[in-house]
Amino acid sequence: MNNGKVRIYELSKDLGLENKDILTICERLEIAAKSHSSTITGEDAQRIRNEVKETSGKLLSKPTKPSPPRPRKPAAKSKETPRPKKQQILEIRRHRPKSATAPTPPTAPESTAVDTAEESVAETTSSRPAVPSTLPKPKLKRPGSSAEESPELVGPPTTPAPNAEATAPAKPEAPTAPAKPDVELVGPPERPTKPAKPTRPVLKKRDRSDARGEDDGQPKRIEIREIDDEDETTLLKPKPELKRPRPKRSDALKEAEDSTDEDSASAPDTVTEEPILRRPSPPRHKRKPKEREDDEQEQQKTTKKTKRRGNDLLKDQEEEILADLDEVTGDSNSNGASAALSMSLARPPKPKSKGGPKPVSTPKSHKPQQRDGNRNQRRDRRNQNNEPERPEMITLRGGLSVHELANQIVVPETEIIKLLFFKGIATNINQTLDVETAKMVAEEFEILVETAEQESEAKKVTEMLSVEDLENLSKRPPVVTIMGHVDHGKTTLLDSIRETKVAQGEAGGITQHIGAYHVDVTHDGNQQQIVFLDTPGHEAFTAMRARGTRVTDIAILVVAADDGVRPQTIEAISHAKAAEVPIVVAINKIDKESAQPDRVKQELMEHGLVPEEWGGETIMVPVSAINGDNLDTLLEMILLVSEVEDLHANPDSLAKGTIIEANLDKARGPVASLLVQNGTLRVGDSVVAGSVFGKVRAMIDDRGDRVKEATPSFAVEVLGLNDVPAAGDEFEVFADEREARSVADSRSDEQRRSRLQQAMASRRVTLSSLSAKAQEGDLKELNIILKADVQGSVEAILAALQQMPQNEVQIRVLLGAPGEISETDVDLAAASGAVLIGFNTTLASGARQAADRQGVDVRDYDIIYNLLDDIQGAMEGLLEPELVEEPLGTVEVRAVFSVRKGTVAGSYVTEGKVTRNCHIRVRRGNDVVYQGTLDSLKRMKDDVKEVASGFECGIGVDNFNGWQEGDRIEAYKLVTQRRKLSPV
Ligand SMILES: Nc1nc2c(ncn2[C@@H]2O[C@H](COP(=O)(O)OP(=O)(O)OP(=O)(O)O)[C@@H](O)[C@H]2O)c(=O)[nH]1
Repeated sequence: MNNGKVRIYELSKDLGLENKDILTICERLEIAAKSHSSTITGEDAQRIRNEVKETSGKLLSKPTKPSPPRPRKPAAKSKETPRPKKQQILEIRRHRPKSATAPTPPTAPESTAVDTAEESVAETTSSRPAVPSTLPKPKLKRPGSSAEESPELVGPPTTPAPNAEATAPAKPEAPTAPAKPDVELVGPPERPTKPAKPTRPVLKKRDRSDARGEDDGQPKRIEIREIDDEDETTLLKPKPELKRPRPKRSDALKEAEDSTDEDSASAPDTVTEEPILRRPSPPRHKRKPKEREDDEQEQQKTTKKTKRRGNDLLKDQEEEILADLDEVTGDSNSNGASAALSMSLARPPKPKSKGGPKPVSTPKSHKPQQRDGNRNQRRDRRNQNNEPERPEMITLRGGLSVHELANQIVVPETEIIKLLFFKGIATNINQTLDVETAKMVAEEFEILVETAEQESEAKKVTEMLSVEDLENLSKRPPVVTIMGHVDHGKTTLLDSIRETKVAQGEAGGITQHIGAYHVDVTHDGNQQQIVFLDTPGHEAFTAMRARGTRVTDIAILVVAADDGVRPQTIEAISHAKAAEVPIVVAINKIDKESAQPDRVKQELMEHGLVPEEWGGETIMVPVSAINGDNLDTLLEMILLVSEVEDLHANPDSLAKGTIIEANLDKARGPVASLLVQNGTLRVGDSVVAGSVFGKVRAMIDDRGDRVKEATPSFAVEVLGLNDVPAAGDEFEVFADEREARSVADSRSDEQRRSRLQQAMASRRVTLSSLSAKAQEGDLKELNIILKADVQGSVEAILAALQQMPQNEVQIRVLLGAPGEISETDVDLAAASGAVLIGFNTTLASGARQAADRQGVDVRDYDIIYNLLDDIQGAMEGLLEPELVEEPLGTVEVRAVFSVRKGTVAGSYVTEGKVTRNCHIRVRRGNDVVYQGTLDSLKRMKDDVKEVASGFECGIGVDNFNGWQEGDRIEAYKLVTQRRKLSPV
């Protein structure tokens, strides 16, 4: 005190109250005081004293009616060093287990706030052996709907557990608490009759507004006590008179947090001004394994009682909101208290009957790192709970139901149904989605999707050797795939190696199908062989490239030294990595002046390929495919790598391998390129390729020579198959022809069945999406029948077509197959209104005449770009043309004349011209005052069709007479214009 003046903090100390409480009283008594260090007069101090006395007197007589100032509890003072606190804990009832070593402490630190309840328990645990070590699992109990109900909620309804106010022996003056306690720690009564189960303190919220940190003038009462399982069960049972309100979002969120908090044994550590129930932060290091185990069990029990998925969602939402809040406030250190508060702000509660919730102010003091910590803990907890995490990538092996997809991608079914609905696809939970739709859904949730097809293509799945082969293994040549970005020189490189000119003969300069070639190389004085698969580099050929990787032993990655790493280079790297195939890099075009081989190496390093000379493991050879520079070194390196790979096969067994390419040749029938991967293929062998049976009639090697046999690693063209097998299928030779036939038959039946299933699955979804679009009236279709020289081209074109925007015009490929265009194809096209597209193929006799007769559009292409351009053009042709404005001229209104019918604008054409019946827009300043057609146009008194710039005219409009001098008229006409396809 100073000259009769008193500082607030002195007075609060004197009265055993908090500064905040004194300041509240000051406010009520209209005494000017801003903070704890403010001074007031002795007179005012006395008024405050009186007020405190009066209020406590009232409270003593009416304990349920709160009054702002709240004296400290002396009992607690003596036990613990009081922390600065904003909430007081009324009671802690801690149920002590029977263990003799764990006597329950009679009181809890009074000065611990709700937020810190858990921490205080933890602290107590460590400092006092009284609290069982397995105990601390404070649980937020749902609040009653009003403060008046709360006392009933406190006591466990069915057990003889002591009532907070009446029976708790160690409860420090809870019933007589004179002031309005925000939170009470109820002292744990001795409950010797209970088994010494680990129990958990339950943090009970009395009022939902409390939980949200709202200050509605009512006392905030939150009690902590321990319950055992029985208590918990009983407490969770809904009581008729204490109807538990259905939790609103913020409550539900807290419940979610509480119920799923494995580590909620630890207490929060911050006291806030508002009674915010923040998720406790666990001091993990303090916890013993036993504790964790118990907690986990407890957790599992509790989790069952809550809707886990809902909780997770709520948690996620909370995190999002918190993140948003951080961004808005720029406060990255906001603590859990503010987090809880943010949630309540983000989702304000419905107003209560009495006045409703008041706005909550954000607490000013934040504990740094708390928020992040909480978030991490939350994530940890979720991990520990073994709750399914949303995967980053899934593999789809066929159509699946909405329910199955939901499980796979860990997204609620309703979300998926909603998403599909907004995309015009009406589904239900049991509806089967085809792979494409399921993929689209998963990708909407940012989950990568790999189809089983892609997976098997990329992976080197072929295990061609059997146990019997192991005794008879001999070395086989390496099969090498050349990969890389378009135009980086793959074909030229191979061409150069083979010393033939393959590149020159290619239409459009692009390799269009897989070829297999072998070269002889002299290495270490021995003649050795390398088999090259030439795979195309255009992105439309991704599927073929993937297939190339599947059978390959070594990948040659061609990178142009003047262009560097490009998208398809990266794609090739990933395919090679997926197949676990060693990569040898050929840095091509080093003869060019702009070549920067070191830059290429640098770029490749970013994709995990570190050159040997820089300490890595990837062999990189600078070459010039055109000049043939360094090609020998490249070949030697390939042989070197193949030695390390130790490639062997048994040439004495029946042949096995992969179909590299297949097509239907007009003269020769089905022709397939087969890569023999084990055994020896001979003329006359009974072979099954996929579901196709054949007896090898003839074999031609890559040099066009007829051969009688093909040994491991060699590719041959085989004649004699009954049908065209699919590229990528494996083939196998059978000793018994009948067995071979029956295997082929059963595979073909199986394929037919699965095709049908797939068609049914996709049809369902496609139909619903189509009908939804059709209802909107904006769906157009372009039917296509595609015939190409080889299966690879068909796949490539189909893949490219799929990339085209189809939100307005849908492409329907009615048939896509290798072979020539037959009359049947023409008939099908005529019947379905389809366009017949041929790629590198011919028309069978009679097909052209049939097409002319039936008016079928047959297009023939040998360059994929032209084909795609034309299809895009055809799709755009199906779009409704759009109307666009074409300006005619501008006119200025210089005088307004009244005529019998209304008014006429005496005008002057300043630019262009104006015509009768043209469209006009009348502008006054920046406003458009009229838009419509021009009805009468006169020069002098004569009607005219148009008036050119520099002439005066009279303009009349039937339904507009509000002309004003100075109005500007823009004259234009509407013309139709062909629309472009808009990107998806
Ligand atoms: N200067 C120079 N030009 C090269 C070299 N290698 C290839 N080229 C040129 O690069 C262009 C593309 O070569 P291709 O062999 O067709 O490339 P590609 O990677 O097979 O192309 P796609 O088959 O379309 O994927 C051609 O004009 C070649 O002449 C080289 O070493 N030096």
